[in-house]
Amino acid sequence: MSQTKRTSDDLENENDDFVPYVPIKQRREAKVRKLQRMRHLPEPQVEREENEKDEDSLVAGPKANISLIDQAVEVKKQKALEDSMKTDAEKKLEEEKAIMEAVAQRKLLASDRELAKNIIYHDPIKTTWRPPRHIRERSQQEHDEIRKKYTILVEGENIPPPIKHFRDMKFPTPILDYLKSCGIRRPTPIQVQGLPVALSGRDMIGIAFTGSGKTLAFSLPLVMLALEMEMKLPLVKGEGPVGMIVCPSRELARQTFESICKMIDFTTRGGFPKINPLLCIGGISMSDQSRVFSNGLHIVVATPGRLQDMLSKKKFNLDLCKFLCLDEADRMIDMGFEDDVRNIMSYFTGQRQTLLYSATMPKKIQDFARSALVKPVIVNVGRAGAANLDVLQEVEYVKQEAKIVYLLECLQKTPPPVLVFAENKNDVDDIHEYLLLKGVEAVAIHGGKTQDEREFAIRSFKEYKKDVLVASDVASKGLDFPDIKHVINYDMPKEIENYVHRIGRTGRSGKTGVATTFINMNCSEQILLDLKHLLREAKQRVPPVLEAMEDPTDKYNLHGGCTFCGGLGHRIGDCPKLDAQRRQQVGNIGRSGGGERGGGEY
Ligand SMILES: Nc1ncnc2c1ncn2[C@@H]1O[C@H](COP(=O)(O)OP(=O)(O)OP(=O)(O)O)[C@@H](O)[C@H]1O
Repeated sequence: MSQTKRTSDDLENENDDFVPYVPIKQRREAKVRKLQRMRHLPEPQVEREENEKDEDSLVAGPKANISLIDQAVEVKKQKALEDSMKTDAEKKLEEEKAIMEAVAQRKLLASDRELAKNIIYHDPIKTTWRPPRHIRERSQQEHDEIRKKYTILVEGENIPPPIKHFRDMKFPTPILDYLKSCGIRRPTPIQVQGLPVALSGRDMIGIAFTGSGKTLAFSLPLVMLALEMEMKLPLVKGEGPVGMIVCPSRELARQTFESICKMIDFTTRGGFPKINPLLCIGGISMSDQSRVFSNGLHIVVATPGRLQDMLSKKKFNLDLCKFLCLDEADRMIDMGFEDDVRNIMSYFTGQRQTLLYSATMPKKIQDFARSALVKPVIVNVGRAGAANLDVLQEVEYVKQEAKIVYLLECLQKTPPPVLVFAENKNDVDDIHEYLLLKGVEAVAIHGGKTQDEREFAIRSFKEYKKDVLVASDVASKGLDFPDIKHVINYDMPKEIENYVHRIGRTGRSGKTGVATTFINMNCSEQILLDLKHLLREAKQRVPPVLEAMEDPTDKYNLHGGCTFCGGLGHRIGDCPKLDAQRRQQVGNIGRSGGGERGGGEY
């Protein structure tokens, strides 16, 4: 019993002294809390618990008790609500942005060598040319007023001033004589701004309507550069060129080459050193072309295929080359010469001045091409892709079977020379044959003809020995037939840009011309809508058949047309050109890649 009592006392005593066991972690925390209290700091325990609570709630999420399917339905509802608050135009713009992003080129128009070595040029090339003092002293506002007067739009940093007279551009007398001999007295708007930009060594994108004198705007600065380099230190055999012009077709290259040769004749006769140019195009023998190499070579005018060939065979190199102009740059890229151009750029060993010129230049190409340029200046005269206002555009509804007979009647509208365009080679041949049968002095040109036939047709037409030239689009881009009175579109081209280039063969250098276009049920609705808008823009008569067409773009009330091709009658989502390009890409899948290109020199 006593044993029991003692034991309970003991237990009582033990209970008095009882200190419950607190694990070391909690004891440490209690001590920290006490210290915090003494220092009046917030208690960490509480904070931690709250954090734990936060983390718990994060893991589970506020909608942890809602199924994923319900959540998805909720998100969709929310989006539908947001969409319903947007206007149709906003929705369309968003859609178009997405399409544009999808088609945006990932690749850059820069040489592989520069990309591989990560060579980036930050400053434009320096030249010795400066505008005369009285022009340098003009205020920015005065420059802007001149631009406004000539409807010149510019973009870029430190843009050289526009200059209204050739004499202020510091050209030597033989060049001024050359200009006079061509009846050229005052610069056209693209020359007013484009020449100072190019002479200053700046990279540029030049956009101006057909027949506005773009060729002179890039070939004069190149001849000046060649003269300057030759005068500083004459080139010897194996050296050169100092500059190149690349064109999408042989005919265009030949035309540019011939006008440069004329300029050089004047400078050589005027006592300046001899400049050697080379025409580097397919269809003429390489050995003929090689004769120029016995001296230094100054200027090359080329088509991409033959140029690449000559570069790869080391016929000449680009070690001294400081100037590259891509004429009809957008056409070149459209036609599948993009890789060729990039490859050509790889042969440059130093910085070059790069100029891109065209009458049509969709935004996509501008953005893409900018990667090849250093602080470029963009010079734009009128809307890119707009028609030349000196052309009277007539559009007539002619049934398919009546076209060939009506063509004969149409030829009576103006005196010769007349240019007739048709989309495909067979039609060109048929029209040509029909006109010959009817006693019309006609020649024909298309991509299926031999080089000799093509050259004969162009020469005899240019020399007024033939009255009518029947052509596929071969002749529509860039070719300068001096005095075309009338362009007849036997059919409407599939892309509005081609229409602009075709009718641009008349109404050149300030003269007026007529364009007649046959349309009928065979034309796509899109192209007719593009045509309708183009006619409206150029303040031309819109025929009732086009006027009556319902216009889907009216619905959105958006301006500016297609961001891909520049057509005014449709949006990018309905772009026939983009559609054709996609179909071509799909068609190319699985084909051999070896040396194949989308276009070819046409
Ligand atoms: N300042 C000028 N004054 C008068 N005529 C000019 C002037 N500049 C060029 N020309 C003439 O205008 C014609 C058209 O010029 P050019 O071929 O350079 O046009 P373009 O803008 O290149 O046209 P396209 O887009 O069709 O290639 C040529 O015959 C050329 O000699």
